[in-house]
Amino acid sequence: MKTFAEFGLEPKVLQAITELGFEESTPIQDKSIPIAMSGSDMIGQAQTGTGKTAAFGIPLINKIPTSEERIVALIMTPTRELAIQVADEIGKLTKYKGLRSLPIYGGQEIGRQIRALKKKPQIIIGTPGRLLDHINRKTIKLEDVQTVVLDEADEMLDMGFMEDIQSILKQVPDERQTLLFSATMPANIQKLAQQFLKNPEHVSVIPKQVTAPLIEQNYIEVHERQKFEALSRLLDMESPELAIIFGRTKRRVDELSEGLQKRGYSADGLHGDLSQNQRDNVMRKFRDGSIDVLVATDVAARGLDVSGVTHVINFDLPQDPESYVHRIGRTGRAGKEGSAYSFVTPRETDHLHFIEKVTRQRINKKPLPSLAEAIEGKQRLTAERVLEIVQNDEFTEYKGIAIQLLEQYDSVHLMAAALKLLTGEKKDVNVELTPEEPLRAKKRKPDIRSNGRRYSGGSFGGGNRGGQGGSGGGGGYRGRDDKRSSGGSRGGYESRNRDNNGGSGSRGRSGEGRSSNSSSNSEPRRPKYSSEDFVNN
Ligand SMILES: Nc1ncnc2c1ncn2[C@@H]1O[C@H](COP(=O)(O)OP(=O)(O)OP(=O)(O)O)[C@@H](O)[C@H]1O
Ligand SMILES: [Mg+2]
Repeated sequence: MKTFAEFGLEPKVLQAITELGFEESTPIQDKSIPIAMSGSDMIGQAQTGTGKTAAFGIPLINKIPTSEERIVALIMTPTRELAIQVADEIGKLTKYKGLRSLPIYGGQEIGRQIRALKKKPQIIIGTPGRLLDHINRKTIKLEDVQTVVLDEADEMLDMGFMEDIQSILKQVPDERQTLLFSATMPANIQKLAQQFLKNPEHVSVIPKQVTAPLIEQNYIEVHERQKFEALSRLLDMESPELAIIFGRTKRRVDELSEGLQKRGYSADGLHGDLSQNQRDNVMRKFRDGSIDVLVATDVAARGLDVSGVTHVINFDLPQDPESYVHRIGRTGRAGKEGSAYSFVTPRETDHLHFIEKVTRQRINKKPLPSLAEAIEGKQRLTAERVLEIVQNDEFTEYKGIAIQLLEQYDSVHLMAAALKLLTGEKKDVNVELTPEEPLRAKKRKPDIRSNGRRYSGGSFGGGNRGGQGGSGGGGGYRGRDDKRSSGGSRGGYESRNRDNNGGSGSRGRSGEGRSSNSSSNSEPRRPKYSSEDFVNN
């Protein structure tokens, strides 16, 4: 681990890094920054939450002269939320140097983007569909681009962006540096790398375990019908600071977030059928803490970095182990601890074991939280809130009445009554959800998926089979190391509605029927863009 001063960065870049509170570089940053600074092409792989954004962002910002007035750097991300987030981090890193960066993504009014482009940003962060749209309109020209970054490249290909990415990269001069970050290295990524990267250096922070080590992983066996109750109790028992709950389909997400709201939780939903405005709003509320439960489809599984996420709950098991790794990786980031809970219906236990096998990680069985535990959790939370007020001395105006009451009544009785009032009984509203089909362990060989991509140990790196917690080999902030490996044919559940970035904004949207959500198909294939999956971009 190095301090950032050792990389020979410009003082202004260093100053921004310090302001972000980064003291030491993470392993992926350690390896990537010097390579990226040398000008070589690079392929990078590392665990969730280990700072890959800064790993490419820092050298990128360091290299661009402030006087530059052309678009010289292009970063591509699979989802809109990620484009916004990466642009945000790039913005922070360039605070003192003062470069201009701009996110370009579907769903946002194109005129607004065109106006922003007139301010001559040097760095564009975009989703492929909308980027292509601008290229076709000639509102973005890539002829001066010197650096290209592909973030979450495997995900972009899984979303069907291969052709878009190819057409974009063909517009960029050959004399350029290309940095590719990908969780997995399936054949199509290798093909893309062969086609567009020049003698890339491969940087992989070797995994002891696929998942980030600071995430405590648990599962709870529940029947489909018990799931909502189990969720309420779990939330009460654990009182997460911020939680992300993953549901399998958009309908599921809608029903869940509504149900949670009815019960009095501060929750909202995120999926690809919402307008971009709604999506932005939900993300903003979640980031600033005005909601503390985000219910989402896999659109939120990749790359999203919200500090304070203490819990990830898989209300429905994810389709494949790779998705599991990304989902739970929304917590336990940047050296912090996190908890993951997965609900598993009895028929899904094989699927859970498959996930354990592929991720080489034991997932602990936990009992369904009892009502008593849930109540206790809520009471504890109230007590903590009360103590906080006491500690911060924020009660003076209540002192008079407190003294009066204490003269007449027993202090324990008073305190208990006040706590009861504060705890606020969660409304016992009945919430009915449309049942989802259980996932079944697929009829496949344990390590090779239908498309030939491997789940085998080789691609996941070293052993530590079943090891709990990991002793932290090689890792990032203590023991983060590399990650996951090849995914497989991604689940076809329509719930994977990460965005398509369909061109001019006229695609998508139609046929938003729910019917295909049910996916009774036991070997679901990832749909090649059934429009319902995506909002137009
Ligand atoms: N050197 C560092 N020291 C402390 N925090 C850091 C450092 N580098 C990055 N971070 C913070 O760690 C968090 C995770 O970073 P980032 O989102 O880049 O992870 P990632 O590796 O891209 O994860 P994912 O695989 O989920 O996309 C961010 O909040 C980031 O600001
Ligand atoms: Mg990332």
